[in-house]
Amino acid sequence: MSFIIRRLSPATMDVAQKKAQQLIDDNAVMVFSKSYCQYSRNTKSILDSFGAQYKAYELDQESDGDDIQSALQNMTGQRTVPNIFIGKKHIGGNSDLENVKNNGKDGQSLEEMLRSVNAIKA
Ligand SMILES: N[C@@H](CCC(=O)N[C@@H](CS)C(=O)NCC(=O)O)C(=O)O
Repeated sequence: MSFIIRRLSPATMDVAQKKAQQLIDDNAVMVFSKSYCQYSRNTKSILDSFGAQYKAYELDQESDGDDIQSALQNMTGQRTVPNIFIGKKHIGGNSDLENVKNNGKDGQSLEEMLRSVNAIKA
């Protein structure tokens, strides 16, 4: 297993985790994505269907994308994309977002969650 885990130096991991956390803190809805990934595309379509504003960071198109992916794995235990945060809370991947869309979470619908963080205006 270890051969597929890309090991970062502690300093690089620190920089990557700070950057990932900043993106999570600065954006009501944060999607770490890969542009070619069908699951990521589906997540963005769901958010678009609610008219929600979100920030997508396309890991395959950013020079630090691999580092950020490793940082996210460290922070959330999830390596796959999409890796979704709403209101700084980790939602999970596309299947988790689908689940929130279909069943809600903690008594809130997805639309209510998106409104509560001002990702849907008016
Ligand atoms: N069950 C996951 C599947 C996500 C998934 O398999 N994503 C692929 C890309 S399409 C992935 O992250 N592969 C590993 C990688 O790109 O490093 C979800 O619903 O989000």
